[in-house]
Amino acid sequence: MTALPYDSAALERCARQIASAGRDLAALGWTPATSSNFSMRLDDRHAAVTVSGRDKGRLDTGDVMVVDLDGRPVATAHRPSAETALHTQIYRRFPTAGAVLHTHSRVQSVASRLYAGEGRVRFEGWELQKAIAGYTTHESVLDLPVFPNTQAMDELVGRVDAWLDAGTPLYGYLIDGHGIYTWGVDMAETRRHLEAFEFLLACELDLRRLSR
Ligand SMILES: CSCCC(=O)C(=O)COP(=O)(O)O
Ligand SMILES: [Zn+2]
Repeated sequence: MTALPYDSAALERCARQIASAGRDLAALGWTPATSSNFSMRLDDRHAAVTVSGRDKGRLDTGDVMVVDLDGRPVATAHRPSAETALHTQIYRRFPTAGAVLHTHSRVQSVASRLYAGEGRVRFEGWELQKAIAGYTTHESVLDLPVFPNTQAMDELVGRVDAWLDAGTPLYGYLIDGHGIYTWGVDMAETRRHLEAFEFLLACELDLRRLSR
């Protein structure tokens, strides 16, 4: 029997955290109809990612598999998330990233449509901007870009690369008519970022509604 190229105990620990996040996010209604995908970094060369098409609110550890950082399955016949390339890109581009969460809440989906024309949602003056790592005051500008949706993952990867190559800060992004991606050093920070973006987007949508 050949040895696995990753630590199977680490995979088990990550899979438990991913399943737990999935239960909580599904309970909030942010992962409808098998949508959404989650991952955690295993080591310098591998990530644990959800198997494609699974109900993200009922994940078991067997619903999480290993890919290399080019998105290729490792030691499994399972098919990884259709959006794996967006996860592995984050691990390649951000060496400190330890987890990536992608969800499809109504707030995220509606906001992505509303702000697609502007190409970003700009948050200014909200205390909750401080929930994003590195933000210490509400007197800051936090941009969440909105990229066009496509089934071609390499196009999306290219847009994210272009944004990063321009030197613009990036803590998450929306995909038009689709959902949000965000990440952090570990699952706890990533969940905090996701909750913060959800709250900030909901506030911006409320303001739009109320100021008509
Ligand atoms: C039914 S949702 C369509 C695909 C999607 O956007 C998603 O987040 C889930 O895809 P996966 O392959 O990761 O299950
Ligand atoms: Zn999706």
